[in-house]
Amino acid sequence: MIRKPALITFITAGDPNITATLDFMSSLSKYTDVIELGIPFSDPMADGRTIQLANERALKNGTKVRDVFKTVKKFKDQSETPVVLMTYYNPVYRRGVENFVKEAKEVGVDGLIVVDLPVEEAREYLNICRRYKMETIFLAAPNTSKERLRLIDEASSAFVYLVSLYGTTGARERVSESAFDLIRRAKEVCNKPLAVGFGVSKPEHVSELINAGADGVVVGSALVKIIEKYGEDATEKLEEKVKELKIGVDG
Ligand SMILES: O=P(O)(O)OC[C@@H](O)[C@@H](O)c1c[nH]c2ccccc12
Repeated sequence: MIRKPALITFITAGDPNITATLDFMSSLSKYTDVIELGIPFSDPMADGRTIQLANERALKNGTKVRDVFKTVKKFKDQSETPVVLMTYYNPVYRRGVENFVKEAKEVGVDGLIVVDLPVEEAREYLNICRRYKMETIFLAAPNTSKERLRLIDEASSAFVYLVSLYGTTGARERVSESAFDLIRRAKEVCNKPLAVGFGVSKPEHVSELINAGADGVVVGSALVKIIEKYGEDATEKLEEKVKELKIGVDG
């Protein structure tokens, strides 16, 4: 799924409304290799303040899973850029795992990140994803053991998501030291491409991580902050920001 080195950009679907999301995806796709789209959720444990607020805005205006699927369909009718849905397990469970994966596939979703589904409990989910040819991405953290990294690598068909730090999502001033150590360890055991996220917000961060051996980087909160500030009118500012970040990727 990812051309290396890759820029992966995240926004929350329905923030500030679902029509704007489609516009934002189109502008992101000009400089982005993969779009990670978040399904709004009421209790986003892994998320910091910026994305928590985005979830609140999206839920407040009534964004539902069905709206997210519809938007992906519209986007994929006009673009080839891969789309990965990021969700907590609850919305998947409520719909039924098979239904969820099937519908996601039908609208053109390329891959799924189910944040709070540990690889050890993912057997049924993995079987279903394989059956529907849905790509899977699992997360590894700085304290993930090599044995577990191996399991995560095997279960991830698209890429492995390396969480750069101990903590939640959110733009930060610098890249955490733990990111570099994690890249080194993951490179020893993983065969799949490695994408690093959490706290990545500037072109310098992006190039540091790519130089350290990452195959891709994920930027979320830095973009969501732009949406927080400009609302529906964020399209141009988003485009400027991803263009800058892309320069960090390409060097
Ligand atoms: O926001 P950041 O710090 O740039 O991190 C990426 C992130 O937004 C995106 O990948 C993401 C948003 N919510 C998540 C929850 C878990 C894992 C990943 C995510």
